[in-house]
Amino acid sequence: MFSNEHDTDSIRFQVVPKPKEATVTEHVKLIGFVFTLLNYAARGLIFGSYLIFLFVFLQLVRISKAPKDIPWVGLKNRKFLPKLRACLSELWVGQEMLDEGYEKYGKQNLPFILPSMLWNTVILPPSNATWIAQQPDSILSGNTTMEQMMGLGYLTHGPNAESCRDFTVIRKDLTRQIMGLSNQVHEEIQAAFDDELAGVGEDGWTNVKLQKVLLDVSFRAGNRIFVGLPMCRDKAYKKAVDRWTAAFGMSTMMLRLLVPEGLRGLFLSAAAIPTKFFERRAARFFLPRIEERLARLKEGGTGIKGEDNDMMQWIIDQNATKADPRELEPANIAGKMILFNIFGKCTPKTKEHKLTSLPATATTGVQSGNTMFNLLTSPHALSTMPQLQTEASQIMPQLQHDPRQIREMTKLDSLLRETLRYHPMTPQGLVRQVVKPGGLTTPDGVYLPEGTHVHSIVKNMHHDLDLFGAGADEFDPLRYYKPEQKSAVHISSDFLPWGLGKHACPGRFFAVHLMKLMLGELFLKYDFENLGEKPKPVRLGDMEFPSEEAVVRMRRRKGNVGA
Ligand code: HEM
Repeated sequence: MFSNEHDTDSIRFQVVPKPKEATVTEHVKLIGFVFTLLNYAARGLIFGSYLIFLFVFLQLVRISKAPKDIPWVGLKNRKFLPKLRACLSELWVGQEMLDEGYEKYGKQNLPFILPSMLWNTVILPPSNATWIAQQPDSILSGNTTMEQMMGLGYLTHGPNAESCRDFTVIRKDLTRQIMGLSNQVHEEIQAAFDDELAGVGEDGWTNVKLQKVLLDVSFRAGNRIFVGLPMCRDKAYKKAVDRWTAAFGMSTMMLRLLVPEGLRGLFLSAAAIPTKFFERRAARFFLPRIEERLARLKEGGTGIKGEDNDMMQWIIDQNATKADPRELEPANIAGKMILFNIFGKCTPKTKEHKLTSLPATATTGVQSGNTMFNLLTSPHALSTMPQLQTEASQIMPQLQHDPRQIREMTKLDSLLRETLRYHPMTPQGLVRQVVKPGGLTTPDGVYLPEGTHVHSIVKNMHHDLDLFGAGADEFDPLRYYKPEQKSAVHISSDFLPWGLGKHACPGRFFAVHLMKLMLGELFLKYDFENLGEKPKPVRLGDMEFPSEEAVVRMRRRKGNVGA
């Protein structure tokens, strides 16, 4: 016992004195540290509460300005702050609020307000589509909504938003030269599929993540015209564009969902920092080529010649016609090339759960995926697939000599048009804002105050049995395959996946050509196993996209189908 106490004392003697002082100091430090932390946490909490309060306040102010005599949907079972909560639920509710609105009001030719975090959205009935499309931008503007949604003038290139909205090269050059450039694009698609599907053999089924493949192939195919060889195959270039797309997408997504009207300028100024940074990183890949071509232009060489027949040259030639000398600054030309990667206006979640905007090349990739997944899950797949394969075997090998033969692929064209009808990229369209001072009255007598945003309903209208008869709500791949066939690019007030009027998608001719080449190659060279049910899609609000993880089983067709 004694010896034990002694031992204990000696141990205490050895270890206690210095640490005792150190412990006091440490305790003081620790307490100080905890206080600092608490201080920061309290400030953070106050700042966070202030932001939430400001957010709620600005949203309530915005909601209070919605037209009073137009009914809201999505308010069911919500007693406390129903409109605000309905707006917040836009994130997870999906298509249901649109369905409710269409059934209750749209079908009765009445407007309704769709809860949204972005703005007070008045959904006008289908009968108003032509009227919306006919209004000039000085009355019902598609330009302002594009600026609002895409943060033009902040997140994009210079010199100004108007310059970003100049799509002449898509309307004129790209569309006119589709057939002339078809062989290059076709070659790129073949090479890309060969790379992506190298593991798919003739003697058994192989699991393939088809949506991912289609996205990669469409990126390469589009960029064959945007930046040419070898850059369209450069993985570092793709990565740089993807990073910019992610930064731009994240900014526009937050703008869309979290930033109330009054804070837009502040938010966009901050969001422009990373977005511009990634824009410059992507631009580095082709800035020297732009500078070289501008130097040639200064020396008197203009116009499209030989290898210079690409998006870069079209932009240079178009900008050279403008009075503002800033239009010919290399960074602004590069910025436009990067921006043109992004048209499509949708925002899916990728498998990594990053939010990304959808580049122009990806809109075609996603819509091609929609087409394939709708076909492979359709009861018509068994009978339609062999017909599509036969058509591809007859026409695809002729395209190298005569790209115009692609027009003869009428079954594939019907499949594309049917997918656009049945599964449009966005269930609402014709996004416009009333800018006429004093507001505007629709042909049905509905008054829309200045500043109101109007949309048209697309998907529900396309599926309406009362408008289009029995079977309108089913996917029928050969629905349009008939003597008086309307092509996939044909727009009208009862077919709105491309929009309508002045702002209708100018890239649709290129997009459909690209999708025909891509899917034609697939039908020519591969067999597909039907899918029992559709793989779980990626959902964002009311939009649905095929998942990049979805697997289909493929086998290379035997014989000389596409040497
Ligand atoms: C399947 C693919 C695509 C779909 C479904 C699609 C759909 C749309 C839709 C619905 C609009 C809005 C029309 C309106 O408001 O009336 C639009 C606008 C636009 N699209 Fe596309 N698009 C696709 C591919 C492309 C491609 C490949 C390009 C470029 C090469 C492109 C360039 C544009 C541009 C520049 C606009 C804005 C036009 C304007 O406001 O004047 N799109 N697109």
